[in-house]
Amino acid sequence: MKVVEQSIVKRAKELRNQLNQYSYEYYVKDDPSVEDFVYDSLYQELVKIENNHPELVSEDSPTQRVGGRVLEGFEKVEHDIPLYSLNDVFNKEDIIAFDKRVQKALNRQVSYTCELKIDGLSVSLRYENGKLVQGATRGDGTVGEDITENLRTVRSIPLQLKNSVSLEARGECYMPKKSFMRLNQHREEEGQDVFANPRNAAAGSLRQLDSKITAKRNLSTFLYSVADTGSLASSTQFDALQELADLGFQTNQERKLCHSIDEVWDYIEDFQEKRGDLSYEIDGVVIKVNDFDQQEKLGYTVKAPRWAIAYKFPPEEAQTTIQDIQWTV
Ligand SMILES: NC(=O)c1cc2c(=O)c3cc(F)ccc3oc2nc1N
Repeated sequence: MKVVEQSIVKRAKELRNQLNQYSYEYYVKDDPSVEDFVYDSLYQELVKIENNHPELVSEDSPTQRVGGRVLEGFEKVEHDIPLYSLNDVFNKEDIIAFDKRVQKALNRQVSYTCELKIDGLSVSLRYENGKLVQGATRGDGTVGEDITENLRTVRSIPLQLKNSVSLEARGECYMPKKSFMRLNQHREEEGQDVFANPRNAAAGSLRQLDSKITAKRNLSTFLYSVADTGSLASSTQFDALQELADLGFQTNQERKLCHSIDEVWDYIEDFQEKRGDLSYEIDGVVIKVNDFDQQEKLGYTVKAPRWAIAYKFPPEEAQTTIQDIQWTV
């Protein structure tokens, strides 16, 4: 290459890395180190270089998040390892029964990782040598839809991991409450139907055939596991969440390692109180046996893991309505 191009190649790489770092700080760590105008001017500089030198465009460039084409439909994706669903419970007795079953099967006490149950859409993200190659919906757990173009527009999903591992991460894609309110306000002003809740809004946004629409919906993610735990160094769920964060994924910070079912119940009661203050919707708590070897011993039923349970909160709206009725009596 001519000397002048070498300096342009170098500048394009610098800009890509700098912009991806700023985007990571803003969307994943929620802790930006520069003002938006700094990001925007560097972004415009990169767009100009890439327009003049298309051969310098790389897939992990922030300019490649929003694709140009509109799809005819979504391809089907076969999940090599199924995305199971969780068994739901609704009271403390069932949590205690779950703990007793686990202790009986393993013949010992176990620790649990508790995570907030994000009320979004399950997605799977496949990376090869650290590069995002495919994003898919859960579908029926075995066959989902390829929504790679749409998931690439979700700023908190890394296009390139912090090291070049190959794995399939799984998590929840959701719409923050504020974005949901703004979107419905906008739709109301436009005389369009409004979405019933952030989960439906996220689902509708990920089902767009034109990823330019998805890109405007301000979706986010919390990743919580990998298809094959052997693809991580960690041997427990709690450490795996930190390992996913170190790779560049957004993980939910409210997780807690609990050493007894009483601690689990305290966590549940704590977040039943706090759920209204969170910037995203949750519909419960997921309780997981922490140790991966113990998870493997417990295994799965046809539809769900024996080593995890979802405690579901009573629906917020219904509760408010019931209180109203009590008041009117
Ligand atoms: N919505 C959620 O925030 C959430 C959902 C799941 C699952 O659906 C799930 C399903 C499995 F078969 C196993 C583990 C899981 O862990 C999970 N962890 C979470 N935090």
